[in-house]
Order: sequence, then C-alpha cells, then structure tokens
Amino acid sequence: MDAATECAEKPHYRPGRPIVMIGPMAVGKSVIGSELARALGIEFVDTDQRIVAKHGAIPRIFSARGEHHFRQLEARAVAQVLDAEQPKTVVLSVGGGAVLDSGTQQLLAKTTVVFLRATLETVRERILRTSGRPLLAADPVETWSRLAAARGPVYARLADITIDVSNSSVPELVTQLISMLAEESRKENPEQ
Ligand SMILES: Nc1ncnc2c1ncn2[C@@H]1O[C@H](COP(=O)(O)OP(=O)(O)O)[C@@H](O)[C@H]1O
Ligand SMILES: O=C(O)C1=C[C@@H](OP(=O)(O)O)[C@@H](O)[C@H](O)C1
Ligand SMILES: [Mg+2]
Repeated sequence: MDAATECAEKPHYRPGRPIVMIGPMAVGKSVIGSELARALGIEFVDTDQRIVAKHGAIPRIFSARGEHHFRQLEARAVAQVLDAEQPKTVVLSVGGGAVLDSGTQQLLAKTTVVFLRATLETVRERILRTSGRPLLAADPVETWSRLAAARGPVYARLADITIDVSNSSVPELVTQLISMLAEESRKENPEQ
C-alpha cells in the first residue's frame, strides 16, 4: 500500500484525551484496546493485567478476598491512570464490571469512552472455552447474558462512541474505530 492510500484509510488522528474501552466480558476490550494503542502509537493499559501483575490471578482474588476487594483494586487501578493531574494519552481497557463504580464513572467523564457491543453468538465460544473469569465459572452463557443486559444501560449512558464488534476482525475494528474517534474529535473541536 502506498503512503497516499494508507493516509486515506487511516485518518490522521491524535487523541486529546484518554480513550477507555468498556463493555461486557469477552467482547474484545483488551485485545482491541491493545491493537488500537499500537496503531495510534500510544500507551496501552489494561486494569485487569495490572491487578494480576500486582495481586495474582483474578479467580484467586475473588475466592480469597471476595468480589468487593477486587472492585476496590479495580477502582484504584483506574484512578491511577485517569486521576493523574495531566492524564496521559493512553488507551485504557477495563474489566466489564469496572464502570459500576461511581468514582470510575466520574473519571470517565473526562475521557473518550468506547462501548464495544457484541451478540451472545459472537462471545459464546469464547466464554465456554476460557477460564479466568470467576463470574462465569457456573453457567457462563446465562450469566453473561444476564450481566450484559443488566449493565447495558450503564455502558450506553457512559459511551461517547458505540461500536458493534460482532462481525469484524480486530484489524478491521481498529481501522473503523480510528475513523470514529477522528469524527468524534471533529465534533468536539469543529475548528480543527
Ligand atoms: N473481533 C474479534 N475477532 C476474533 N476474536 C476476537 C475478537 N475480539 C476479541 N477476540 C478474542 O476474544 C477473546 C476475548 O477478548 P478480550 O480482549 O480478552 O475481551 P475482553 O477484554 O472484552 O474480556 C480473546 O481470545 C480475543 O483474542
Ligand atoms: O465483568 C466483570 O465483572 C469482570 C470482567 C473481567 O474482565 P473482562 O471484561 O476483560 O473479561 C474481569 O475484570 C473480572 O473477571 C470481572
Ligand atoms: Mg479484558
């Protein structure tokens, strides 16, 4: 691909705020967030990865200390990234339940929030074959559906951008997201 074609497909876009990936479990927040950061040439942080690096596996945290303790670690991990005086230009992927914390919700107001939506069919194989999500240990399909439905209004309310990730590859979604982020930024700063 020559430089002109690449430029046409990937609009020049430099984020002015942190970009935060939210949505139900297994929709691709971690993998798409990481690839988006790479494409934009900016830092990537995943709160679950930070918690695991510092405190060990998530199922173990849930069983040893309880979900409430995990939520405290999660809220703290979000705040460490977003509460900085000058939040860095970063893509931040959070766990599916992180947005239920009111402090986190306030911090998200100063970011560009991307809500990743997917059908149950898209995530079905992923949640059946993977372990590591303690909330899905029993009856993963039913539990995923119930949590996605219950949290859906919160994701929708917080979102600046909503993207359906059901039928596209990760590279396709990254390209689509960069266009959507550039468009959102033009809406916020029409003079640019
Ligand atoms: N668009 C996609 N196409 C194919 N596989 C995907 C896609 N998005 C995510 N995945 C895969 O689904 C699984 C869950 O993705 P992950 O990023 O961990 O989700 P989340 O962080 O939202 O829980 C991973 O194995 C990932 O590679
Ligand atoms: O939805 C949730 O409550 C959770 C989602 C998980 O992250 P992913 O959404 O990245 O799977 C992880 O934080 C933990 O297992 C709890
Ligand atoms: Mg994740």
